[in-house]
Amino acid sequence: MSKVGNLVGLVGWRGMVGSVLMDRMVAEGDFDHIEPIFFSTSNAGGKAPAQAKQHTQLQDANDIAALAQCDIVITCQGGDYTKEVFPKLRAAGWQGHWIDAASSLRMESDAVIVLDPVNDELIKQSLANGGKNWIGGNCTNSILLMGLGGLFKAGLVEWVSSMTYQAASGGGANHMRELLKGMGVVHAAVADELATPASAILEIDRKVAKTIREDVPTEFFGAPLAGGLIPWIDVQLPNGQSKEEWKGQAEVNKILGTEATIPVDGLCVRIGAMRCHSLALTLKLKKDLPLEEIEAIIKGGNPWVKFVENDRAVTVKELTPAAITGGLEVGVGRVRKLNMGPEYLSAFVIGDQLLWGAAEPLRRMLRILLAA
Ligand SMILES: NC(=O)C1=CN([C@@H]2O[C@H](COP(=O)(O)OP(=O)(O)OC[C@H]3O[C@@H](n4cnc5c(N)ncnc54)[C@H](OP(=O)(O)O)[C@@H]3O)[C@@H](O)[C@H]2O)C=CC1
Ligand SMILES: N[C@@H](CC(=O)OP(=O)(O)O)C(=O)O
Repeated sequence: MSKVGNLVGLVGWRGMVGSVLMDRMVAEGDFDHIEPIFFSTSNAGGKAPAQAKQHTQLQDANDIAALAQCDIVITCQGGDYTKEVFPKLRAAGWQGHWIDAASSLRMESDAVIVLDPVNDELIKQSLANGGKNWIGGNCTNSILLMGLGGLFKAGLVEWVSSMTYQAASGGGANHMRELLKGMGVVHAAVADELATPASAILEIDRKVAKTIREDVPTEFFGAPLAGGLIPWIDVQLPNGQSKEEWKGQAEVNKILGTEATIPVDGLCVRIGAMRCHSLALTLKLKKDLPLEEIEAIIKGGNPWVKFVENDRAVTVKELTPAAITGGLEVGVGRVRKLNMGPEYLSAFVIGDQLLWGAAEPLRRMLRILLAA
């Protein structure tokens, strides 16, 4: 019998990340193991979703006493909510488990960044030591480690240069909508010319460039994304990194529980993909190993690694957002030795950032707690 009770409060369940979480929980039968209480910041008293059993009304997500009855709270409501509610809940003496998608608590010393296919041991150790705060990692870092965790766990990585291609969904639902609206605006500007095969491509290009500069909506991204890219994600730090870039080294090392910091750095770029984040990586390995051995270590990292051989035809079919989106497989390909020397390796890693990047580690942490 589980030592952790099964009364589980769900906050943020109807948002974008929360909806993906709910779908995955239904698919994996998680609701068969819990008594859910659904919370809302906007509709307390309303009807809870169909998965509710005894607690069929939505409870107020800002009601500390209501939250405090839960053995476990899972929140996808966002960082502002966490900052507001979590300290009050703990101050009220709540001893339950807090599972959170937001970044606010990630670097706290009493929090574990959860990605159990990679850091199961760290999670179990912390649980045995009374840990109660379990935070999902940044999507880019979780995808990197789901793809190349094998190499990290084998202690082979000296450093990583990580150049990212991050999807619109990382910004939220409004950002995805803005990308699609922008695509529509660009197409509409030259729809007539496109319908006429004889029309001059440079004239089409001139119109497209003007449309991107002047008419593509920029309310949420702050710059046109459709037909382009934005080489900055999140706020600027004094050292010239973006906060997204800073998270690379900080979170990867915390997830792995490294004693000596593995340097991780690079540039984070927003591109016009919907929900797949990709990373083009240069790794310096600690030793020169045969490529076949490296590939075997990557493949053995976890059951979700989809290793794609470094072949053009397979790569363009299998290692793309079109192939990966909506699934739990994390694609790893373009693995080859670089001209810089035999310890230098390239790799391209791609994953659905709403699944392993957000929702999946949370529901798996729930199951770990229920099984504890
Ligand atoms: N987007 C991402 O890629 C990632 C996000 N995260 C974290 O998850 C948090 C939530 O992100 P995300 O799911 O994108 O946020 P959303 O904006 O989609 O949802 C957050 C909350 O907004 C409220 N809301 C208001 N209007 C609507 C509406 N029309 N439809 C649905 N919900 C609505 C809901 O709260 P209520 O029901 O109480 O009204 C909901 O729980 C982020 O702040 C971040 O901390 C973590 C990893 C990745
Ligand atoms: N910042 C990420 C998404 C995200 O929510 O990250 P975090 O969980 O670290 O706040 C992106 O824009 O792609």
